[in-house]
Amino acid sequence: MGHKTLTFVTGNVKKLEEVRAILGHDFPFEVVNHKLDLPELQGEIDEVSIKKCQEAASYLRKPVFIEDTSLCFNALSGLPGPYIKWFLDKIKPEGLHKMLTGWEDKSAEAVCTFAYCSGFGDSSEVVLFQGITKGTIVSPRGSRDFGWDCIFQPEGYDKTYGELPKEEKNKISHRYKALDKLRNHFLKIEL
Ligand SMILES: O=P(O)(O)OP(=O)(O)OP(=O)(O)OC[C@H]1O[C@@H](n2cnc3c(O)ncnc32)[C@H](O)[C@@H]1O
Ligand SMILES: [Mg+2]
Repeated sequence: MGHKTLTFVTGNVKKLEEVRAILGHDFPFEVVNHKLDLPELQGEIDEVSIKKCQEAASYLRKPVFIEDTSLCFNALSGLPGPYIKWFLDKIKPEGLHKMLTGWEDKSAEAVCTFAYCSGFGDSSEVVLFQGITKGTIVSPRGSRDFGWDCIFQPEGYDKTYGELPKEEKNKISHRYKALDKLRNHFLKIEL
């Protein structure tokens, strides 16, 4: 027990921190990080995650998992979606909030998709584990240490992800919900 490892390919330290905190010590696999900035193709959420995983597995020539996060504005039919990273880099949280000026509907979905590839050939099958948390895009409030946390207020809360204590975010987040599915999958394999 505890010696089996799973390789998580991500260049984002905050993601890695949350993945480790959410899976916790009871998870019977050790999560080992491999830092790589992977090319991300355009497309729908599932497609982007599958390709990203296949890229990582064939580059490292071993089974790996990756994660891709989207922030989807309902008024904009799901955009920026998987392109949120580039929007955030260029226009910052303030700009993202301003994008919805002129739209009454400020609702959004945070979507986290983990993808696991057990082989590394071109045709290797990829399994997906997805979690969605609904919320509202608000003017920035709270911590700015992780992406768009300061503008996303989850449904049923009066605080943004950036204002909630980490442990609270990790109980309701898109990442928590996706990891719950991933955990069940690997616990079954373990039996
Ligand atoms: O190497 P990878 O794993 O791809 O890491 P990344 O930072 O490039 O991440 P994505 O491609 O998934 O892009 C998602 C963007 O959303 C941000 N993000 C991801 N999860 C978040 C969360 O839970 N809260 C706030 N921002 C988040 C992240 O910093 C990126 O700017
Ligand atoms: Mg990325």
